[in-house]
Amino acid sequence: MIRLAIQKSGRLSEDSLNLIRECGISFINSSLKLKTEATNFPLEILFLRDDDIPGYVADGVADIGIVGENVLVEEGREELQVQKLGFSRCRLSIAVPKNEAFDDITALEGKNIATSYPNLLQTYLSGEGVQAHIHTISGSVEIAPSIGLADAICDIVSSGSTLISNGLREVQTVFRSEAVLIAHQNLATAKQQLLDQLLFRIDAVRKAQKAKYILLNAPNQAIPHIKSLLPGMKAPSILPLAEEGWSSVHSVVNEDDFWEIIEKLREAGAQGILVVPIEKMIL
Ligand SMILES: Nc1ncnc2c1ncn2[C@@H]1O[C@H](COP(=O)(O)OP(=O)(O)OP(=O)(O)O)[C@@H](O)[C@H]1O
Ligand SMILES: O=P(O)(O)OC[C@H]1O[C@H](OP(=O)(O)OP(=O)(O)O)[C@H](O)[C@@H]1O
Ligand SMILES: [Mg+2]
Repeated sequence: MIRLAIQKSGRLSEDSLNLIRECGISFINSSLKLKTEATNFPLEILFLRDDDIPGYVADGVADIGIVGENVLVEEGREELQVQKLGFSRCRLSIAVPKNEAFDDITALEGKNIATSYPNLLQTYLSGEGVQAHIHTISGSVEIAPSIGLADAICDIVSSGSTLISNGLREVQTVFRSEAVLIAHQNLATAKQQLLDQLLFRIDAVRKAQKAKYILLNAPNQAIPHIKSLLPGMKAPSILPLAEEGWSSVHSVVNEDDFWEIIEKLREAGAQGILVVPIEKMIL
């Protein structure tokens, strides 16, 4: 049995649970129960405060965990990181009241900055040669300037709407983060094997998330050009259509290149283009 720690309730929770489910692992989840066992994989899930997860994994109380890189680095536990997971992307940024002048980072010299990430902020300021007073608070950081607690803040930003709602302006990014899978450093062989199985499934899920299955019809004379636009996993499949002189082309495209490729395919004569999500992808 391998023990996984995830955030009980917050920005990481839903996507962490979804990832486990997409790996084909089933479990009963009740918001009151802080521990559950998977029904079809030797996995136990612990629901914890995110700040506690790196420590539990380092001590071996949990074998593996999912946390934001920001928390991992803040706690000085980078060595536990195994795999980036691509969700809960955000940045740790410095913000000041929106009408405050700010030419460069030296404007913060001698100022009070409120944050929940004192270590990440201190590392950044030291690198810039700026000395400031760091005031550590555990939440609602964006309120600090308006109540006279600090001149600036350093907190998590995603859409930026919390900053705007609180009359603040982002002036400097300190750290970029996403969710990561972490693991205890000396896992027993049996647990390491379970982690490897899990990583294999996570890899298949993540590859599939970035890829789309594409089907289209095209006149046979357009096929060489269309083939050159569609790499596929090895090469595109080309099947004759029931209509003379036409073929059906099946392939896999990356989400990032998707719209650009679609445009080119249309120009090349493709018709009836269907795009289908892929559930798992094993190369
Ligand atoms: N707005 C956001 N968009 C995307 N990711 C975010 C956002 N805010 C935070 N995160 C990421 O999710 C993690 C958890 O954020 P959350 O706000 O739920 O933490 P928390 O309030 O400290 O939770 P806990 O109660 O577990 O201590 C952060 O450490 C960060 O990596
Ligand atoms: O740029 P935005 O999209 O507005 O997101 C940023 C906000 O999200 C996080 O807080 P969250 O909402 O998770 O609440 P919390 O303070 O209780 O952790 C973070 O601490 C910011 O306050
Ligand atoms: Mg927390």
